[in-house]
Amino acid sequence: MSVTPSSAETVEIPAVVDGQGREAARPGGLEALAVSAWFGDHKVLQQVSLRMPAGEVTALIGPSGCGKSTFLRILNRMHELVPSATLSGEVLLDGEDVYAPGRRLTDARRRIGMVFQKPNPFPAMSIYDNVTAGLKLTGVRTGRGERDLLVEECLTKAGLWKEVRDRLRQPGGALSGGQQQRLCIARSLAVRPQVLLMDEPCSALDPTSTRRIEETIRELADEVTIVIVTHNMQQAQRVSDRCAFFLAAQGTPGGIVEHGPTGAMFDAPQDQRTADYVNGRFG
Ligand SMILES: Nc1ncnc2c1ncn2[C@@H]1O[C@H](COP(=O)(O)OP(=O)(O)OP(=O)(O)O)[C@@H](O)[C@H]1O
Repeated sequence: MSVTPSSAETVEIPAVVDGQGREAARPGGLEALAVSAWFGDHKVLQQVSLRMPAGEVTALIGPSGCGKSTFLRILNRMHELVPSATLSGEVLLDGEDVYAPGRRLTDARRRIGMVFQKPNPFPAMSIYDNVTAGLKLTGVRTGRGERDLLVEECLTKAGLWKEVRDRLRQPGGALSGGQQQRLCIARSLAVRPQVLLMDEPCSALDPTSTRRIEETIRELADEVTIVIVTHNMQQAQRVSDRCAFFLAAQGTPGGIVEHGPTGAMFDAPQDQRTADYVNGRFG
């Protein structure tokens, strides 16, 4: 289903004002309520509830296979791309269920963008066209001047503009891995998402590129709600405001053991399993 230009162009989200004219909660808050997930009859998530506040970075941490990526993909309706995949529960974006009947799939995916583990720009497409690729897919029509401004804005926000402004017509595939990942971030930003999901975005990158992406994440957090899966505990501490620790005991579906402000999760975890995990005693 395509988004009509008229609906997709209303991408600027005005400040929410309550009945007394005061500015209300920031838009972009995401909340999962009692989310369970299955692949066929294999249940992989059990009743996961988590608030991911607007304007903050939430890190999902936990050992391999406990359902972090599945949970992330449920947040923007990518889970349903797997034929055998099912789920129950609710995902609320600004209080509205993204799975509600009548809600368009493309609307959820535009408002909740995703950056993957391996940078996936269109390799033969120019840097410029990579950034604007999402606009075409969502049916947004813009003029050339508007597109030029958008490309500069998104590449600047992704921390890539200065490195590529003189070679916007070169292919995206010619960039380094770290630059390609920042190009993918710029591409995600072009459709003005309220939330950006990042699934181990630095795991394929060298330490310098990783730090550059981490800076970008912190800079973006002011305007986009970010949810990031990471196996790197130092990274979780550097970039996130809040953490959720996922765990799946042998043969059981994954769930959240503990969540809260990142400082507290690392310095004073409530659950011994969290303490053991964040201190590298397992996982
Ligand atoms: N497409 C799929 N089909 C069937 N089972 C799947 C699929 N994707 C994931 N799973 C299963 O769901 C469970 C959770 O996997 P998931 O990738 O969400 O965990 P994770 O915590 O993100 O792991 P990792 O940290 O290794 O990426 C695992 O048992 C996995 O084998």
